[in-house]
Parts: sequence; C-alpha cells; structure tokens
Amino acid sequence: MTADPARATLIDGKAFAAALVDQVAAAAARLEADRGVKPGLAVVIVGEDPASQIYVRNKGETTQRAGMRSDTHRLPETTPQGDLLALIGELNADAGIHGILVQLPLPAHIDSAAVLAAIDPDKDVDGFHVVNAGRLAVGLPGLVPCTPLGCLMLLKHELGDLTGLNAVVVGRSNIVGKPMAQLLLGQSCTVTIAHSRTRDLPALCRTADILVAAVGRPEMVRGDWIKPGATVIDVGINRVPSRDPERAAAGKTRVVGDVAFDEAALVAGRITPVPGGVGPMTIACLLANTYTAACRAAGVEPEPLGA
Ligand SMILES: Nc1nc(=O)c2c([nH]1)NC[C@@H]1CN(c3ccc(C(=O)N[C@@H](CCC(=O)O)C(=O)O)cc3)C=[N+]21
Repeated sequence: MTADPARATLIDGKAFAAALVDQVAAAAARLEADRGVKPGLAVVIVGEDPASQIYVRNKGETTQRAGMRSDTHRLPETTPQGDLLALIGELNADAGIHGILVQLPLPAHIDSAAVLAAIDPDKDVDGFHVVNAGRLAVGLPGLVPCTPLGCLMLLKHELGDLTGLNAVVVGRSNIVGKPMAQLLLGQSCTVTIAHSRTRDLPALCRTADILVAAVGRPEMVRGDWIKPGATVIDVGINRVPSRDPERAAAGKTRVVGDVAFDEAALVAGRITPVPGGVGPMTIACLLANTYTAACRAAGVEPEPLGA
C-alpha cells in the first residue's frame, strides 16, 4: 500500500449553506405563522455588469426558496445618485422590507459611501453601514457583514471553541478583512491583520492556526505559507483563464481562490474549496441577516442560526 500524502479535510460550505438556508426557512415560517411577518429583502442593482446580474439572480432565487419576499430593483447604469437615494428612502420607509442590499460596485458617478450611509442601519443586511461597523467593533448587537459571518460559522462548526488560537486575516477591506478580524477577536483569538505592505507575509501566515485569505489575488497564498494542520478559509473568487490553452484562447475561464488549493491541501488540516466554500455561505448569511432584521423589527427574539 502506498502512503497517500496527507490531505486536508474539505470544509463543505455549499452543504453547510444549504442546511443554513433550510434553517432560516423554518425560522421564517414560524415568524410568519406566529406574528404574521414575512421577512422581505430588497436588492438594488445599478447597471448591467453580467457577473453582478448572476449574483443578484442567485440571491433572489435563494431568498424565495427560503419562503421570504424578494424584490429586485434593476436601475440603468446612468441612474442619477439622487434617484438611487430616493429609492433607498422609499425602501427605508416600507414596513414590508426588512433588508436592503445595494449591489457593489456602483457606477463611478455614484458616491458609494453616501449610498451606504442612506440605508437604515437596522435594514442594512450587508452590515456595511458605519453604525453596524461601530456596533461590531464595540460588541453591540447589529448586522454583521455576510461573508465574514459565514466564515465564522464554518470555523465554529469545524473547530468548536476558538479561544486562544492564532488567526491571521490577509486583507484589510471594510467588507471582509476588518469585520472578520473583529469577529475572531470576539471569539478570543489572537488576531493579526496582514496586507500588501506586511513584511514577510509567508512567515506571518505560518504562525496561523486559522488563516483567512481575502485579498482578491488568484492563488497568492502558497502551500509553504501554511502551518501544518492549520484551518484555511479562502474568501477569494477570481476568474482566471482556463487551464486548457485552447479553451483559454476561446476566452473560457475558471474560478480560483486566493489560496493555491492543491498545494495548501497537502499541508492544511482543513480547507474551504473555491467554488463551494465561502461563496454559498455569503448568500445564506444574507438570508439569515434578513430574518434577524425582521425579528428585531417585530420585537421578537431571533432563533439562533448556524449552530
Ligand atoms: N452589496 C454587496 N453585497 C455582496 O454580498 C456582494 C456585492 N455587493 N457585490 C458582489 C459580491 C460578490 N458576492 C458573491 C456572493 C456569493 C458568491 C457565490 O455563491 N459563489 C459560488 C459560485 C462561484 C462561481 O462559480 O462563480 C461559490 O463560491 O461557490 C459569489 C459572489 C457577493 N457580493
């Protein structure tokens, strides 16, 4: 018998997300039966970016599958900022809408910060409003960005108690890196945020029991950056040319993460794949946040999700 090289356990985000969507659906059905409240999500997309259109369609379909209301507002690329702000004002005032998501990036003529600031923080199911960033930072209940929330659920499911573990988050964005670090700190991890100016990033990463890669650079994190047995969470979704040169020449692409998966899987203890890892959790957590927002609006304690 030839010894197989050690192989990391795959963290099946797709399966976990499907179970979470079922859980949200059941909880939302009880909220509707008991209180007559059907959680409602409004997704706003400005422009015609094809990748964005696909995400928006997936979100809408999954929301309806969970028995929730899903409204999609598609606005033309040239929509004036004032019109977008007016729509957000209407959605803020609509008692049937508990969650508002404005798809990013927005066209260049629109000030994204002004748009995010216009969303009622209690309907901000992306968790991007500064009020929600502040609540997360000081440990108040709020709405937590979906991608890091999904990563945390996977980590707790895989590892249980995270207390005292060394966590390295590569990437300092407001939508993933910073809130991820806050969540891990909240679990009593020892957290380091690394970024493009970090010195000796490979050596730092090798100290990580938990390594979260959220930089948006295809396969940047190599196998020899990983501490043997570590848990690796790959947030990246990057389109690169197909492996087959003929298919690549025809413009075919494949999706890879920020981690060189094949190398990393030989060293890590557990690892999320791309696709099928963090991505599906992002959408499931959007529904979880919409349910949570609907409960709070109704003055009902939300059922615990993702446990
Ligand atoms: N306000 C706002 N909130 C967002 O949450 C937001 C956004 N804007 N703009 C665009 C990005 C992108 N995003 C994804 C969510 C799920 C998958 C996903 O489920 N991916 C699958 C399929 C990947 C594939 O094959 O293309 C997977 O990873 O398995 C991907 C991408 C949310 N975004």
